[in-house]
Amino acid sequence: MKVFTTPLIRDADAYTIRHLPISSTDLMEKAATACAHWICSRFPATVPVCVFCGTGNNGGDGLAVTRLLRARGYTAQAWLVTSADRLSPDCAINRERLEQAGEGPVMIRSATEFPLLPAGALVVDALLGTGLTRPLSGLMRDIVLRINDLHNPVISVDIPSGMYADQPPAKDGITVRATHTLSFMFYKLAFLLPASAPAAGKVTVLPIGLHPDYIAETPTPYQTIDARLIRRFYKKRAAFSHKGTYGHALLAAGSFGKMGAALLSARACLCSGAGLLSCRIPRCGYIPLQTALPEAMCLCDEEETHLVPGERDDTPYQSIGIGPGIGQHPDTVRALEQLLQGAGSPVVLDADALNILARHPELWKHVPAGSLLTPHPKEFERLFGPDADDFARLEKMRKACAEHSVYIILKGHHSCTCTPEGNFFFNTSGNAGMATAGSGDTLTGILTGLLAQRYTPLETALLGTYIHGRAGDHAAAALSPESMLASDIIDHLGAAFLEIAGTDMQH
Ligand SMILES: NC(=O)C1=CN([C@@H]2O[C@H](COP(=O)(O)OP(=O)(O)OC[C@H]3O[C@@H](n4cnc5c(N)ncnc54)[C@H](OP(=O)(O)O)[C@@H]3O)[C@@H](O)[C@H]2O)[C@@H](O)CC1
Ligand SMILES: [K+]
Repeated sequence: MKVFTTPLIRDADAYTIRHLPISSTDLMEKAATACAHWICSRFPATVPVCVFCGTGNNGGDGLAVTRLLRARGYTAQAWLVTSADRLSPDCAINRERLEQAGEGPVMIRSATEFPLLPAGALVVDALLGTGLTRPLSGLMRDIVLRINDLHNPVISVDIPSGMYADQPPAKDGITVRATHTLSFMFYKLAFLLPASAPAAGKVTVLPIGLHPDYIAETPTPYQTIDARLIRRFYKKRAAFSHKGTYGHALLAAGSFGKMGAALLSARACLCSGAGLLSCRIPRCGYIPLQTALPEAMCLCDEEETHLVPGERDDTPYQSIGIGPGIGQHPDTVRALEQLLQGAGSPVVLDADALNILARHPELWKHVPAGSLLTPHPKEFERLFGPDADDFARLEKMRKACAEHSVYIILKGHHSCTCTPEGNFFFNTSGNAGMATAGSGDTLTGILTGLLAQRYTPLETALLGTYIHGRAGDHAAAALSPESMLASDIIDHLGAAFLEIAGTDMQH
């Protein structure tokens, strides 16, 4: 799903009004109807609804939602927060409609007029939307602080009031902390970035009928990854195929005390469909790996505890994953260099392979074009330095991917893949239970397994992050986010693949 910046959302709105055609008031009615419908489907009419409105179109949405909920039998009350009486035209129309339907909004002109809410009320935040031009101050700030002091569920319309959609939060800036945000038509960038996303709570994208031609034809560097995108390139296994069809993967992983990382990535690689897997490991890992994963082949290094440069290996691997648990021994640095020099095609680099790269930037010249790097934020910082904010980090990712012709998957709640062309894909599957030891090793294995099956590096990044997240979601549903382990993510990869393949695959 495309993610547009606020100026483009405004363009989409204007294009829709012109070409559908539809009046701006009717478009607001559609947006408000979608919100009211969502509320009705989750909260019974016995729940009182308190709607806090501003004077722009976000406030207009709130006034319309109040009227629509009342028409469906809810006790809904609107408050209009303003120190002046200047309303946007559609906000004014909706104030009038609410008055005509019975009772208009109650004015709040000072923080002392903040009402005592009925017990168990649902709060709707329609103070400010994408028209935010400056950090909150004065009355608006006071009201938002009052809302944040409540213990009631808070639904933000379009975006939490005070949150910038396309720029970092202001220093000392405050926003409504929503339990749920109903975002019109698209995710906003802020919902996908760690500094702002938590305040949006759970985000639901509500279609409001913006013109499909505009959406299809307008380019944007930002997209979310969802099942529809994945199904465009997911390849079902052919009936007359053999293990060679699905590629031979090589994983260089593990060191004394960290053989678990090698084992997790190796199992994840095979469970993602690679035809054959060879594991390049230090000698100490031979028995555990062969015992726990008999399906994998082992290439043991001369050294007992860590990877060292070895004999030339001319096997034509379809993919090479390097990094989980390898440590940073000077011999291992040379082993990494040798592996990179010998790799004729894109590789997957993770964990200590990235840390070595950060300390030995001279190795960059050996990283094959199209390779996939999977840093978490700390590893990213070691590689490219610290950033002032999430947006500065996106820009740094864009530059690094272009300079080195690689794909970077920055791991996080919404793992973000950046391409050499400067496009960003945010993953939307997964959950907080995946913040657990070995989860990253699992992703490396999945990516190496997909690359072996001749998915392109971009397809590998998109399918890999998505399926990793979905497997994590299945694991969390079965075991709870607290109890699930990285090996449970691997155990649920099957359910995730079946989901993508669709029902006809399950027979
Ligand atoms: N996408 C779509 O297609 C659709 C979008 N719709 C809705 O429209 C919303 C965008 O509406 P909008 O442009 O009127 O902006 P909105 O945020 O309501 O208010 C702007 C007002 O706030 C003021 N203001 C700004 N900063 C401030 C501050 N810090 N503290 C105090 N005031 C501040 C600013 O005043 P000024 O800067 O001039 O002083 C201006 O008066 C969007 O989020 C969605 O809900 C739907 O209705 C239909 C379809
Ligand atoms: K809002």
